[in-house]
Amino acid sequence: MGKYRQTKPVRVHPHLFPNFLTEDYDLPPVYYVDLYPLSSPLLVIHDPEIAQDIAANSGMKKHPTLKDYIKPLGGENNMITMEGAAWKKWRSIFNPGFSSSYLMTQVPAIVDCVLDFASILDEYAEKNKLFRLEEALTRLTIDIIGKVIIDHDFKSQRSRNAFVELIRAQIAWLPNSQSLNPFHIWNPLRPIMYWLNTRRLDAYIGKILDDRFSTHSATDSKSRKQKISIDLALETYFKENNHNATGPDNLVMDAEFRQYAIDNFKLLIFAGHDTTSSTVCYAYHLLSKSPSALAAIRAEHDAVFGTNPLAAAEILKNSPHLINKLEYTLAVVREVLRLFPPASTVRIGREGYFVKDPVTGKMLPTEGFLIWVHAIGMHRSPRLWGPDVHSFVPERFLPENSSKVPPNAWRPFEKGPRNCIGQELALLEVKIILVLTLRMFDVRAAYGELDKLSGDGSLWAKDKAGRKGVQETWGEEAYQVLLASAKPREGMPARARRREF
Ligand code: HEM
Repeated sequence: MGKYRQTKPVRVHPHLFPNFLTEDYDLPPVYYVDLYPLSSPLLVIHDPEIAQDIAANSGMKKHPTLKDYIKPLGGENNMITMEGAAWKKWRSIFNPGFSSSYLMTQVPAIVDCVLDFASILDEYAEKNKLFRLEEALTRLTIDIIGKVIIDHDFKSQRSRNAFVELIRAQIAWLPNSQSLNPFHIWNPLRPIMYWLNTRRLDAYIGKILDDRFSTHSATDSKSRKQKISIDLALETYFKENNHNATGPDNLVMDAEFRQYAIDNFKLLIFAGHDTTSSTVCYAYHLLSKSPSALAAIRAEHDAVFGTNPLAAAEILKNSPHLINKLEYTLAVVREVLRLFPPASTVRIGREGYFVKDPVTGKMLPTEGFLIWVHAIGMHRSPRLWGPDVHSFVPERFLPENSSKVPPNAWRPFEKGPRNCIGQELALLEVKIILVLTLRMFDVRAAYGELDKLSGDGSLWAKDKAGRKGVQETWGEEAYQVLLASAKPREGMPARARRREF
């Protein structure tokens, strides 16, 4: 580890360390790492078939470190860290709210949010303003998730919203890429800030839930066709309490159900924006560095939506299914997620579950280990993807090349029963954002101008130590850092320029 303090960026995301170790020491596709006292002993999984068995069949629970990490954002009872019957119940409540058919009904609302974002980009282009792309996209993706799951307009793109400021503040307190420094981890203010922010976040979501509850109980829920998550939760509550929704309206929501619902909505809002915004940052960035891919994706948008980019929003609202025709765009997003997956899964090994080392054939015990199904290790393995593994090649994911994609090696959303509930929504959002902006603007990272943003008041501006020393991984200056999920360093300073069309 000491060696990497010198040769890698000091704030690089810890999920890149197994990649560095594998490259430097030619390690096998499964190996143990003892990081005492920093973490539990690890078993790193870089073998897609073993990864698949763990995710789909092993019944391994999420590791407790994940619970501690997510709690400030999703409370005690959230879908990412819940287990057993409670997880099953909440997953099945929300599943219909993430189905393709429901998501298609949400395209017009998503388009409206993206049009706001495009108008902001336009202002930035007009003023030639340097800005942090991650901040702008976070506000966009929070606005979208608010509409899609709780029918709430955070309006955070153009004004300050209390909830969004609180969630950003809470994220800033999480252990992050600085946390190898013990003074950072043991900051005595952290638990106090977690507690305070949690109370405020709960109050904000609790009010939305209570308002919906009071109007919902007076309406016949069966007549509601839309499967919006907040109504799905309330309908479950009414059913559990034998309330027929047209009967007496003196029902008071049980405190335990209310807290579970609040925790899950907080979690969905967090998980529903944080990873998606980073993905869009990297999509702009990688496309800006690949003129052929950028030309190909723009040509596809012209072919599907016509050559006037200003007309695309209306066309999309009227014919949302056109989004499914964007084969190349989908390939771009999948390649972006291969190179820059924002998350992965950590499980707790269990008695009686062994992993067969594919090299030696030895059976390796898992009990007592943190099992890291390490997505980025598989995504950037030359053994699996070939010598151009670190290059941006969207064509890998075109249907005609599907037989060359190594099975189970692409897992940004994880797989099996605990896979990402929001993956279709994420892909839909990213595609809509690209369709409505790529032909209007050139957006590029501007790391060379980073110093000009040092006083911008964002949560990125505070950590000056991260700007010293080596500033790239695999030749990429927009390397990932840990801030809740994996995000582009410094929130990706960027500039937008209007295009002629
Ligand atoms: C590019 C965007 C996204 C990526 C890369 C991503 C990735 C992931 C990954 C890797 C997991 C598994 C986590 C684990 O095993 O601990 C996960 C789970 C989850 N994600 Fe996403 N996610 C994305 C977008 C979304 C969106 C838009 C939502 C919508 C609210 C969402 C909600 C969730 C939830 C609720 C879970 C837990 C599912 C369960 O355990 O049943 N994610 N995601």
